[in-house]
Amino acid sequence: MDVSASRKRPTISGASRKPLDMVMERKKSGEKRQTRVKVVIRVRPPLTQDNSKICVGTAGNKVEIFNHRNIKENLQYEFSSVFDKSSSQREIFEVCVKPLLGHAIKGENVSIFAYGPTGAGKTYTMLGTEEDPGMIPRVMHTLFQSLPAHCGTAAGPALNAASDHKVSFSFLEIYNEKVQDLLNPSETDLPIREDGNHNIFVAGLTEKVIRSFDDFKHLFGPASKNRTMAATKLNDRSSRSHCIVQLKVDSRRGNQVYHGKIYLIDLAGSEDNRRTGNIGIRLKESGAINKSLFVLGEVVDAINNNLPRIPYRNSKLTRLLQDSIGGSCHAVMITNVSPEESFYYDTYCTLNFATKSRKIVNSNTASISVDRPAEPPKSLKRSHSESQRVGGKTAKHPKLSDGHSTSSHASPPPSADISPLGPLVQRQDHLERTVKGCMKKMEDLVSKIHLKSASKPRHPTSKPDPALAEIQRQLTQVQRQLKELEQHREKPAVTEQQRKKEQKPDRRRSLRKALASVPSIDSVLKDKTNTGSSSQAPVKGVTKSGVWMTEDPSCSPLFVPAPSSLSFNKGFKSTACKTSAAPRTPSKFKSDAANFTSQQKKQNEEFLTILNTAPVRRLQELHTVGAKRARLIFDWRQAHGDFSSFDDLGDIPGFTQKYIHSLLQRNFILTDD
Ligand SMILES: Nc1ncnc2c1ncn2[C@@H]1O[C@H](COP(=O)(O)OP(=O)(O)OP(=O)(O)O)[C@@H](O)[C@H]1O
Repeated sequence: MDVSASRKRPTISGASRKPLDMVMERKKSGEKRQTRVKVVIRVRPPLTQDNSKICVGTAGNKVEIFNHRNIKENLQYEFSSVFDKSSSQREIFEVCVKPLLGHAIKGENVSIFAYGPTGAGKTYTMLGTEEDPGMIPRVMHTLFQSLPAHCGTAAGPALNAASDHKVSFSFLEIYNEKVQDLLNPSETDLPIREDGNHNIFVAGLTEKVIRSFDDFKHLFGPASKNRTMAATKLNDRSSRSHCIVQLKVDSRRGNQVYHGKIYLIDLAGSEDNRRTGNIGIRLKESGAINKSLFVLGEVVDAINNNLPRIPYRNSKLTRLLQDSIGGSCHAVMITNVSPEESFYYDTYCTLNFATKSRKIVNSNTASISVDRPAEPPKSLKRSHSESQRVGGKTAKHPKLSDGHSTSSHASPPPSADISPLGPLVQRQDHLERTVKGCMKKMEDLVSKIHLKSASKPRHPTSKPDPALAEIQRQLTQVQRQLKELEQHREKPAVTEQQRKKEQKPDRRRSLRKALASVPSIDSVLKDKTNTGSSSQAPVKGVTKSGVWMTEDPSCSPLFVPAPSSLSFNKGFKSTACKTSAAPRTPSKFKSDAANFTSQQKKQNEEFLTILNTAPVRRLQELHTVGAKRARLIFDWRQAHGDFSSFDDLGDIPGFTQKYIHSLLQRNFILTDD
């Protein structure tokens, strides 16, 4: 994606515009630009008239406080900008905040956050008062003023500005390490997730599309009442939570839509509970606030020291701010300090923290969707069409023309670089690999049987085993079909796209047919068992649990379990076949093997149901899954909806084809579709 497009003046014309509900592919722009987190200081006016108690001085972009270790000396700090007690909200907005808003319209992330100890003026800075509004209302106002200008008024009257931008508003707080939806207070513990593109999002968070400043006011006022505020000894209206406004700004230019995000964050203040007088619930809140701010400090230290692991996950706050601190974002931190001597130690710590935060470098990329005129193939329904559902958890590509009253839920930004036929080709390749894998196993088993029977003295009149001959014949046939398919792939086609579109499903069908025509190795082995071969030494194979340890042929990876085990729990860990102590009786085995294909199909469907419905603790009982992978499966499901096939497992970060193969095999899944 050429990001230079995002820097040009918009060139939309009514004629060049595509229908807004076209399928779009979203990509991160290839170009990364590095910017430092901008750190500015704001010293609030003293709340008392006693000037002898003031300990903070400002001059230009420098702040001074006395050195508590040697009070004859002053400590001096330098920042991008320093705003003293006389500075206005407007000034701060114009200098620090307004210049960043254009980045959001170009599809980049922007974060504006107020940091500082309790009572230093963070909420005042972000929210302000009716007479002197803070950063949040000013951002909203400017955004709605500037959007039409940014998106091509030059294109003339044909341009419908309302449908060329979409601003979605969300409002949340992190209270006692829980994410609460302030637009929907019944949601009190929403999960924070990361998509395949490393974008952080809150799953299930309410998003409201707003079209004007008035829309914002109508939502923000009542929702603010849901914030957790309380009086402490240091602040009559102290924020007991970190409060975050999230704006998603989608702007269309030609066939591209730029997806920017703005975070406006009013952090809770660090608290010294010897001075706040907090007890009981206030003390608990304070513990959570201080902990998350402590982790924020650790994150900043880890970034500054180039540590391999940044502890973003150690608190909800840092997890959510991952983009803003060391991620992909234009960030400004307005550091609020109190001038009074009684706040000296808080001010000293805050200035030190602000100093080290200045070193953080973020790299910025734009998130851009491109219209793709072609209809998606049916099999891509999940990755494209369904992903456009609005109001569902998978609303990946919101329509820009949504009405402002529409409420939808936050969704992860889609993964990058979806080539229209890519998933189909991948599935095809995966299917072929699976077929080849199965064939290889069958060949190995057949050759082992051969070896065993060759080592046995043969009766002079005995005939070659017909079952073995049959399986060999089928194997040769499947091999031939595979070869044909491969040759077919190499042939030049009418057009590459047509070939993929038209022929892939057929190839899939013929592969499936080829697979279905191969008798199960178990049925062959079973036949051998029934024809007296049971007396022969059984074949060594992989057990149901995947352990190569038993002499029981019923423990082959292709073994079909008894109907009784086809319950919901069947896919979960079991030690049934880990030892050869309980081999299946030949008669039971035989009845199972008679309807191998439908059983296997049913089994596969059940396994898919498990993946789509089981909670984390159940998922981790699956063979080879464990707690971490169970969480990944669960998270993916939450973010993207149900798995339509086992191929979808490949979309989970860290799930390699090799691992998926082993997961399916160890859970008795023969094929993947
Ligand atoms: N620049 C300012 N001009 C005038 N009054 C201010 C300014 N900054 C802060 N104040 C006042 O100082 C008091 C504390 O401010 P505020 O509630 O914004 O602090 P805070 O940092 O958000 O505290 P907490 O972390 O406890 O929520 C309020 O009464 C507020 O009106």
